[in-house]
Amino acid sequence: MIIKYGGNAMKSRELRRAVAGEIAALRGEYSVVVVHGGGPVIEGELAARGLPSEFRAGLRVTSPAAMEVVEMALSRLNKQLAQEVGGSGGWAVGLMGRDSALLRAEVLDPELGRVGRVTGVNAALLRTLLGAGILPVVGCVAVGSDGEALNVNADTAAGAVAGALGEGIVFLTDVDGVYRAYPDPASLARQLTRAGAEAGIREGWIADGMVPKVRAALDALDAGAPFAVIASGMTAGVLAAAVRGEAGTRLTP
Ligand SMILES: Nc1ncnc2c1ncn2[C@@H]1O[C@H](COP(=O)(O)OP(=O)(O)O)[C@@H](O)[C@H]1O
Ligand SMILES: CC(=O)N[C@@H](CCC(=O)OP(=O)(O)O)C(=O)O
Repeated sequence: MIIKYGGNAMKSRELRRAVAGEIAALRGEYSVVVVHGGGPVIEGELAARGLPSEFRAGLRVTSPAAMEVVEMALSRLNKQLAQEVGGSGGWAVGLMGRDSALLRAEVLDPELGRVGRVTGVNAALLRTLLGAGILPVVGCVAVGSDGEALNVNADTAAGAVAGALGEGIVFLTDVDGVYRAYPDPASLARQLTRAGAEAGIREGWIADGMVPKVRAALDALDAGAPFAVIASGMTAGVLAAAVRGEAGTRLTP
């Protein structure tokens, strides 16, 4: 299964340790691939250099200068996460899109700068690593046709990896799932159909960062992923519960 691990669910070292422990616990039962973002880390590094952060429809407008910072920040985080998830045995390897053309992309919209739309995933590389008992940790910077880096929303990257491998996916975030009346946790949708999700986006009760997450989940299902769940990375035991259908919002076709 694919676990998408985002910035909001990795804000503290304690939270990261807890999630790493849960991922490690699943390894006996599942082949696991982690795909990560790191929005807050990118934000901090851009601000430290006086570079602006602007989002359009949930995507960061990425100038060439910002792209350098994004790649640097996510590459460092990638190594840290691989070390944490691999534990003392070290059975995880951190990879970015440039490694063996793991994530290929093309420019999504010139107005957004170096933002990528995924065009290919090196699924064979991931299968080889999994076959050797190694857990791949994938950062969401892709390689463009010009050989240069492109910034891909981490939800989109994770959905593409799930689709390419035909595996289920859990998106870990900082809310329990999709709320019908955000931020009221009592309004959590246990299941959401494509029609329901599209209505939510149209009507505006699914907004901001939840939009690319829901779209990535639906795209993964379209590409053959057996399940897609959005759940909280802040709840103990969430991964096992999400797979059993006992936590989060499950997207259905
Ligand atoms: N209907 C909704 N239900 C839950 N969260 C929502 C909803 N609409 C918008 N959101 C926002 O989406 C956020 C999760 O997306 P995002 O911040 O991109 O997470 P991550 O960094 O984990 O990828 C929530 O914290 C919340 O602010
Ligand atoms: C194009 C685009 O928006 N890329 C994202 C990549 C990181 C990401 O998605 O991180 P989270 O999962 O923590 O949100 C960004 O620059 O913030």
